Amino acid sequence: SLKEKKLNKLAKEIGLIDKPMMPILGHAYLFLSTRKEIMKLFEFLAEESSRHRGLIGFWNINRLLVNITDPEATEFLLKTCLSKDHGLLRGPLMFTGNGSIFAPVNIWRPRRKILAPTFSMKNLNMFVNVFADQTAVMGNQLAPKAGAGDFSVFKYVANYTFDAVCETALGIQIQSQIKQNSFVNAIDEIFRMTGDRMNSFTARHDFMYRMMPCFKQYDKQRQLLYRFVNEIIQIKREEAAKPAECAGTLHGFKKSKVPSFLEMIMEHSGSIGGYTDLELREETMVIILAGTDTSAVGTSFALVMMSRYEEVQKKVYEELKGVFGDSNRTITAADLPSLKYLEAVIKETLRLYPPVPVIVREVDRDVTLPSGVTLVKDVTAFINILGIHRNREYWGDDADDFRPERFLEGPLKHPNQFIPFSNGVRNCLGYQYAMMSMKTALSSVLRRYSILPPDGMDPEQLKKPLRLEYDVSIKHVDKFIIRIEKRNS
Ligand code: HEM
Repeated sequence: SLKEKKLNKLAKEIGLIDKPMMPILGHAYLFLSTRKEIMKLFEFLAEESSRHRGLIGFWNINRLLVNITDPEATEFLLKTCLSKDHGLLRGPLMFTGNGSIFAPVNIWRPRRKILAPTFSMKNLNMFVNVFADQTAVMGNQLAPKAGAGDFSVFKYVANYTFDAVCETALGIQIQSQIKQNSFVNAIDEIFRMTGDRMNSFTARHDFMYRMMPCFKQYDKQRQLLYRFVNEIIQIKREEAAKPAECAGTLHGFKKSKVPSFLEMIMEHSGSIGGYTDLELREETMVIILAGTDTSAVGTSFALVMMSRYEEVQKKVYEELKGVFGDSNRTITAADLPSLKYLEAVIKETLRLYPPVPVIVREVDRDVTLPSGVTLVKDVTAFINILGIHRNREYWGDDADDFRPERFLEGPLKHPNQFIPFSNGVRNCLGYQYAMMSMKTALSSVLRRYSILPPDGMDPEQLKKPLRLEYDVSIKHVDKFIIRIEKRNS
């Protein structure tokens, strides 16, 4: 057909990855692999495309995917193509429904208009109080680990981000840092099962997945979460109608002192003829889902990097001393802009280890890139953030080195060479929220503890790139293991 001819012509023009193709599957078999192998594949795609002027093709069954590591092409595509490839995103979609993150463009557009103003600087500054309180809890939870040898820091950080995101999204204190609850377990299970599903060929289609034995467990956890959020919404609706009768608790949880996204979205969408319960649930779940694991991964990688780069940690600590002196006062929103070096450390961590390593866009009409290459309708743009972040043409020969100072040396060559939060009109709405939360968490930990690498780690090993695996976001194969010690002051 004409469509096939156009796709084949494009594949020839940009070149295909140097891996054998299988009948029917094309290159799709490469993705049906372990989490480590999939990560290696992303890294392989990154290198291959950087050697082919930033574009390289591969076949996922009958779909041509174009892997992109060129910031120019990326900028253009993030401006012109807003639809996400639903074939690749069926797993997460089954959970988020029409929530803005993966919704079709016509549903996403009005929802984004309602959600965006809730991320105002005024609201974010208010949320820093939540971050500060919740990171204080994290600091206490870490205390038994001080001087007690190697441990994985991830769960501590993930429980912090979960508590903070839930408090700001739903207005309740879940306290996952202090006690187990079924809501947290359900989120963990859904994440794990969504990751498994993305690597499985047989689970590609919803109707197949629904017939698989694991679906029962998946659906049970999903319904548990939906019910939980629905109940919170009901109570909030009743409260909005009769504010005088508000109690200090909600559904057995302590209420937050700050207004939540849920209340704000309810208000912004108009109380009469506003969002339905389903829309409210979808949008609050998107915030919880998009905000928890991503910022936990970013924060944990930053801690691992500081454990291995003693001189970087020292500079961060000096900066903290400059701002806080010897006092142990709580951090406030006004302190955050002063923490410039810490910000550079977070950015350099997100450059080398972007929590979301790849995003996709559906090319829904023929579009000509600034380079002159025309991507034809029905191609999927596979925007390889990890590859863009290591592109030597933009970052120089030390692209693979961890060097936070590069973010303090004046503007970057191209605004799209650093896009951990994506860019353009469909970028991450939570990027400032995330930066503020990560800064608060890292300053809290660093003020109380010094961070060390695993016991007996070979100094040669310290500066080696971390081993990664793909699990919806990227993770550390060696489980974010560090040691901590209490600081003297
Ligand atoms: C280090 C932490 C984070 C990273 C790396 C990250 C990254 C991303 C990326 C790559 C996207 C997809 C954008 C695209 O396809 O172009 C996204 C979307 C989104 N993120 Fe984040 N994110 C982080 C934290 C957060 C937080 C804390 C929140 C909320 C509190 C949040 C809310 C959202 C929302 C609502 C979207 C969907 C936007 C839309 O489609 O209009 N994110 N994020």
